[in-house]
Amino acid sequence: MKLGALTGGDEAATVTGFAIDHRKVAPGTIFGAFEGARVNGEDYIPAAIAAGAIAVVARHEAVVEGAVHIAADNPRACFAELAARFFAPFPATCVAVTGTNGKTSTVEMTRQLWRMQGQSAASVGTLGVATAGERVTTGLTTPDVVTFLSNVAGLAREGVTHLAFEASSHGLTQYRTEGLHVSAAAFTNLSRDHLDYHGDMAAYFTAKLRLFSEVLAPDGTVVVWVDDPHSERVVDLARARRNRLITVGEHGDDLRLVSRDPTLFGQGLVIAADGVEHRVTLPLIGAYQAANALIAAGLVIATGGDPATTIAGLGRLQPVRGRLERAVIAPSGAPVYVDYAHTPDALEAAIAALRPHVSGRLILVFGAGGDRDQGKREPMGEVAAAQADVVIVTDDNPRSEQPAAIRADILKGAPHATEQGDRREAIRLAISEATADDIVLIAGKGHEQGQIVGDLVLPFDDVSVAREVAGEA
Ligand SMILES: CC(=O)N[C@H]1[C@@H](OP(=O)(O)OP(=O)(O)OC[C@H]2O[C@@H](n3ccc(=O)[nH]c3=O)[C@H](O)[C@@H]2O)O[C@H](CO)[C@@H](O)[C@@H]1O[C@H](C)C(=O)N[C@@H](C)C(=O)N[C@H](CCC(=O)O)C(=O)O
Ligand SMILES: Nc1ncnc2c1ncn2[C@@H]1O[C@H](COP(=O)(O)OP(=O)(O)OP(=O)(O)O)[C@@H](O)[C@H]1O
Ligand SMILES: N[C@H](CCC[C@H](N)C(=O)O)C(=O)O
Ligand SMILES: [Mg+2]
Repeated sequence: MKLGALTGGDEAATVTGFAIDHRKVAPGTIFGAFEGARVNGEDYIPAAIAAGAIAVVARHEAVVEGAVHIAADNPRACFAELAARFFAPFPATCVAVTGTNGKTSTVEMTRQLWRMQGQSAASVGTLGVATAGERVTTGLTTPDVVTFLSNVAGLAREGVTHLAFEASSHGLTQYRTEGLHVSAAAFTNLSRDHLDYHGDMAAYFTAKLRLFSEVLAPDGTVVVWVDDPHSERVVDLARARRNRLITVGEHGDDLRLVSRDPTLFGQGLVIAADGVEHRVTLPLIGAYQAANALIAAGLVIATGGDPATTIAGLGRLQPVRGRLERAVIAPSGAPVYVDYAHTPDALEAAIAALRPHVSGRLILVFGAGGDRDQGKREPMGEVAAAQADVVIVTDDNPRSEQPAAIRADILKGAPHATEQGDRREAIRLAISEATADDIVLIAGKGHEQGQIVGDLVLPFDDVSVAREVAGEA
């Protein structure tokens, strides 16, 4: 592609790629120079040009010598649009999910439901870039814009026609997922998380609302879990933009959750759609997974799925890695679950999911990540203390923070909890404490395969450790 084709000018230079990190620039690259949280990408413009960048997307005020300056008021948005034109085509049907919790579960379920209906489907999110056959992690929930667009274009070349991706608030703020035609966008819920980055809940919510106000196609459909207190603003926005609206939940108009009855390994759902009550057994436990399943069904219906077929498909959903995943049954007979809950609301949802299944004590092992929202730690401790029977506070991913300091923050909310910084020992303690009537819940890391301590990523997988420890008991 010639540079002129992207800028509308007559530059004959051939564009070979896009980069937002100067260290990834090669001859022919278009470099995006963005003001970031840590450094200003504009400081690397000379280095990018020295490495062969033929154009730089940057603010009007930036100094660009020796390459075409594509000046823009919003360099991140401009860069994404140009990159999208370079990487196109993309899958014909793309949908996005945002919300504090439920994004991964919902995109995975959407992918599975599409696959049941014969579609070639993929998902992009915390669990990586996933198709039916393979999964490649990117390290982020919403990868950087070049990784995202190039991967999505690659999926289209492989024949993928349906994509569901997680639009994290960081990703939306940093314009990582622009340039696609998004046919439907879903809102799961909003509660406390990432305030270290957004500052306050209003800014956090505003970041998420951008999915519905700017990223979703004007003729797109909005799918909303209306039982969340914040959903009203999303509904109002959809109405103002005259988007098609699919509301789901106990107060949903289009997919109304009439009843939910926990069974041993799942739950019986009655869902009213188009005046018909559909019965289906969801093979996943927890109200939160019923919520995500309805949102996923809403997205599939929004993109042409038959309602009855889609609802019936919920009965064949496979568990989502690290989301109430049953890791092992301890020798004592106590089941051990691993969940990704790392916010107060998620912890509450995970405990509530297991409560109907435990006749004895719910034994909880959890921590909180370093270099993330510190204000959520004490509330997480409070939820644990109030809703679990035995609480063991341990390390999650301390990153650059002192592990003991993170635990101390949590313990302010759970003063009677047991403190064991070594995550393996904490899991061992929980499993050795559990008897046949108890349930062990290990929360916060879910599917993660490593524990980030400083700059190191130590191999650690909650499910594997639980199995090893149970085997040693
Ligand atoms: C806080 C945050 O979101 N940071 C992300 C962001 O960095 P930034 O824009 O602030 O960039 P910066 O590090 O200040 O650098 C500014 C610019 O200079 C460029 N640069 C920088 C250094 C250099 O030598 N050369 C160079 O060109 C950078 O590429 C960047 O474009 O853009 C980078 C490139 O896309 C991301 O790698 C980085 O993710 C960091 C590693 C991260 O940990 N992000 C987490 C918090 C995150 O994004 N999490 C969300 C939410 C997960 C959830 O929902 O729970 C996710 O989507 O994963
Ligand atoms: N609909 C929901 N309502 C409340 N809590 C939920 C919901 N869905 C998931 N959770 C909780 O949040 C945890 C994370 O779920 P999931 O990974 O699907 O969310 P996510 O939005 O992708 O998270 P992240 O932002 O970290 O990527 C789950 O393990 C569960 O504890
Ligand atoms: N992927 C998300 C959640 C990480 C969850 C928890 N394990 C932590 O480290 O905080 C993030 O990077 O914010
Ligand atoms: Mg996720």
